[in-house]
Amino acid sequence: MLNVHELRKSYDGLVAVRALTFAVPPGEVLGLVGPNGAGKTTTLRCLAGILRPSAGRVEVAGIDLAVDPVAAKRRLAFVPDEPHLFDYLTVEEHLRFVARLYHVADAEQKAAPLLEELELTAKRRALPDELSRGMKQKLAIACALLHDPQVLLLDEPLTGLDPVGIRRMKATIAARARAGAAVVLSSHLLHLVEQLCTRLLVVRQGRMVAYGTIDEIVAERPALAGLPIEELFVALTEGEAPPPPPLGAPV
Ligand SMILES: Nc1ncnc2c1ncn2[C@@H]1O[C@H](COP(=O)(O)OP(=O)(O)OP(=O)(O)O)[C@@H](O)[C@H]1O
Repeated sequence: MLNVHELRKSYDGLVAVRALTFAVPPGEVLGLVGPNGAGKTTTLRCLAGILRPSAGRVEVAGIDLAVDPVAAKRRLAFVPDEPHLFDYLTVEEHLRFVARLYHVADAEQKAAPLLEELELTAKRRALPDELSRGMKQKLAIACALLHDPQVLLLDEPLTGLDPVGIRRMKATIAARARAGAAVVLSSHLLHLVEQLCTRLLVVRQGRMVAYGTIDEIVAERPALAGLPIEELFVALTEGEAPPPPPLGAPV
């Protein structure tokens, strides 16, 4: 569903993402984890077509994002860590607007259960200013789900939600994956990542340092067996920095 080949992104001199290759089939929830500055948001923004990669290829449902960006973007949704909403549109107007952008035929029928699922029904006539941080996050997710994206990209989707909100959001994300979406989410909330994600992609300084199920990652590194997820993360992302590439080598 989502295929990423040798993705690389640099900002002026700084290489933020180096040669990431991975695939997310339908039904999978891939957890993108790594320390601050590891390149998670940069990766998600490249996958969403917001940033142009310096090199590499991103395919969404078989469509090359660089070749046919509109068709590829129709099949994906990206929710950034800070929800971007329209100040003068109410909750339900947001959904109507998104429905028109994405040509969602049965928008009215879809909007009501979506608002119910995300506990926004009582706020359907509210403007963003009248919503709490968590409610804004939920509205951004509702807008993202309205067109049934095949690829769902979520940057820190659980941050700012209360415990009930976290439980519901986890259920919403898992249900979308069960319905066939390929999901990529970044989060620092490792125990939630462990519960929700079917596989992990651990990045550090823009490089992949581990990729697979937790069992697969540990099977390749027997010394890490039995460690809690936080310890596993520290072991994978700390210690000696990876050696710099030789001079003149592509990074
Ligand atoms: N627009 C930009 N211009 C220049 N450098 C940038 C830009 N955005 C990110 N970077 C740099 O790219 C690197 C990766 O940043 P990125 O935001 O992708 O990391 P992250 O893993 O999402 O971090 P965090 O966990 O703190 O959100 C960092 O060194 C950052 O300073």
